[in-house]
Amino acid sequence: MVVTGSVESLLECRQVKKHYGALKAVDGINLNIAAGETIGIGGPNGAGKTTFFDLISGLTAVSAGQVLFNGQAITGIAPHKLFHMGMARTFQVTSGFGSLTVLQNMLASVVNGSGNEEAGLLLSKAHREKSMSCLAEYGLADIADDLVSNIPVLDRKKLMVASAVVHHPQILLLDEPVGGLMPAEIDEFIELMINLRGKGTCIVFIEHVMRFLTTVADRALIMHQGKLIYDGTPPGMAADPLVKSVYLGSEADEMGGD
Ligand SMILES: Nc1ncnc2c1ncn2[C@@H]1O[C@H](COP(=O)(O)OP(=O)(O)OP(=O)(O)O)[C@@H](O)[C@H]1O
Repeated sequence: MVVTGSVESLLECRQVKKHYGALKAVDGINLNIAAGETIGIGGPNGAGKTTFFDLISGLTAVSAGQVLFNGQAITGIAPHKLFHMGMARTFQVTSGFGSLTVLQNMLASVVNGSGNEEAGLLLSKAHREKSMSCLAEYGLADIADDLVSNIPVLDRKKLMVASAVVHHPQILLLDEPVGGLMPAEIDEFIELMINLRGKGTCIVFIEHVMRFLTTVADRALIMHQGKLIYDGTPPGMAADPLVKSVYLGSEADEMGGD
């Protein structure tokens, strides 16, 4: 059966579910995301946020439901193919090849993300130039020759984003981009995200740091027990009684809720 989605939606989820035995990790999510939106996803630990990202990005097979990207059903398509189709993703655990340099990491993304599926890394001058220009944009050019295992966490996180966006994805999924960062580093990341948002990239991120979520996102989604319990403005979360009771607690008062 050919499934087609709404042309207005960049990403559409229809009754998406992931069940592990009796555990309903993701339990029937319906969602439409338009091009250019910036969406922050919150919710208590174990709510199903990362599993939901895994279903969208092809890392885990759905138990039921459909995910459509640009109107095309993408359930069952491998993550690297989705990357070539314009969907990029980063992970909660800061990743990267620790034994390679910052430049070599970026080159891997530039070459492998280009859609060329032949084995091996054939590097050209253009690949290096593209890599260095992207590193410069993220303030990483000066450490291009450092081993990734030796650079600070903030720079590793920036490199993860820079590698993900080097091919200008239509949608970027970020799993806890500022987890573990200091307040000043979070500020730096906020600026980086606002800059990316300004270029029209659709950004969907999972984040527990509410200051980051409310500053960067123009739409907030809250998950609880595999379901979406809130879909609205970021400031509106603080006034939502269910969101307050299962997730925000006293933080809702600090955010200006009742
Ligand atoms: N492969 C798996 N097998 C069995 N259960 C799993 C698996 N992956 C996730 N779960 C369970 O699914 C539920 C949702 O987990 P998930 O990691 O998606 O939550 P989360 O909202 O991202 O949490 P956190 O904020 O702590 O990262 C949890 O109860 C988790 O233990």
